[in-house]
Amino acid sequence: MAEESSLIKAGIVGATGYTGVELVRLLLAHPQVELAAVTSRSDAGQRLDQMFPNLRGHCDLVFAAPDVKQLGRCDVVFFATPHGVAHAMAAELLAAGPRIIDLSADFRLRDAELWAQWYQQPHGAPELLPKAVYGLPEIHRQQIATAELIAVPGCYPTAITLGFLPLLEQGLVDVDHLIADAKSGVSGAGRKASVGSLLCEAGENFKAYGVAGHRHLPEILQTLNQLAGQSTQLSFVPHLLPMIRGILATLYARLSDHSKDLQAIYEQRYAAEPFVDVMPAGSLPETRSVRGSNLCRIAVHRPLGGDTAVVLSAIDNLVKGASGQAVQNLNIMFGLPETMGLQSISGLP
Ligand SMILES: NC(=O)C1=CN([C@@H]2O[C@H](COP(=O)(O)OP(=O)(O)OC[C@H]3O[C@@H](n4cnc5c(N)ncnc54)[C@H](OP(=O)(O)O)[C@@H]3O)[C@@H](O)[C@H]2O)C=CC1
Ligand SMILES: CC(=O)N[C@@H](CCC(=O)OP(=O)(O)O)C(=O)O
Repeated sequence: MAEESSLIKAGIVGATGYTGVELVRLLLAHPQVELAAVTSRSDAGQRLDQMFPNLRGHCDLVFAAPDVKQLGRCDVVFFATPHGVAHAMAAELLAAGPRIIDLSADFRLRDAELWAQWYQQPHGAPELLPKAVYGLPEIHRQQIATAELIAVPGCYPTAITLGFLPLLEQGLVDVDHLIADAKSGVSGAGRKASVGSLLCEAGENFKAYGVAGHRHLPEILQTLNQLAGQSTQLSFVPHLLPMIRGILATLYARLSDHSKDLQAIYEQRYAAEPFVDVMPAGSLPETRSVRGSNLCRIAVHRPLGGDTAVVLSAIDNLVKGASGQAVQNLNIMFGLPETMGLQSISGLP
């Protein structure tokens, strides 16, 4: 009789999107995972490697329409879908057995009313919120290990939260005037057709959006409040850059305690973190140095020794900002080395 495989069987709902196909790339290279099911409604029946030629020679899977019965045979199911989809399927799927890692915003906010306000539709599964763990390993590693349902943080929230974290944990800044000026590549908007993502709209152009209030704001504040142990105020302005991958967040905070060595504080806080690189004093993190890698590279500055801390935080939105962070969560949940399958180095130039 054939031996039952000890590999973790993984399924992906929404594997034709940018985060979905990035998950496929990462999971195919993961030594402890067998990719068992990939879904797409519009491309059901098509082979993955016909649609994504980078997968030729690595994968002979075929997209199927999402089916709880088939996905229920997996050990873990990733949702790489627009918000609302995991709400609709999660309860039935959890009852069938798999653990869930949701890349969408469905379970990120603890407050269902707040979610409904920002996402302009009722929360579809408030009864599951007590089970959901916000999957930022640098804060919630212990809870992730035993979680059934992970809400993978958004891309901007990952870059911004990791950047502010040491300052807030140590109570070093005025929490009423935090500023996050963040820039993202166009893949952040997903693969679906939209005018704003066309080359002629996004190329050779640079603009802010969501200034009146972006849906990542309540998510970021939820974690900043937790870190600070009090209510915080943040001005957050996202921008669209004419590049494909990457986020650079420039963060400003007014120091309330001027006596501390910020470089030493950042280095100590992240010394044991495999995916946060605190760069030497004076460094300028750049998106190309994290492209395709799961790293968040951070540099902390104090211009002219003044009373403002300026933190630069760079990630790849599709890796540490989504699919890589999802795999980091999987590793923690299944007791694997946290860096397994995630050690690729960005290519330069
Ligand atoms: N792009 C990024 O940088 C980041 C994205 N995210 C989040 O991750 C999620 C996926 O994003 P992204 O990959 O960019 O999205 P895309 O628009 O590129 O892909 C969405 C995928 O979901 C599938 N899908 C859409 N509607 C449904 C449905 N009702 N039921 C089942 N499957 C559906 C689509 O396939 P089909 O329609 O054929 O079924 C497609 O495979 C989103 O919630 C996004 O906000 C989070 C962090 C970063
Ligand atoms: C450039 C761009 O359009 N970025 C997207 C962020 C995508 C994302 O991460 O969405 P969720 O975290 O909510 O899932 C945006 O601003 O809406």
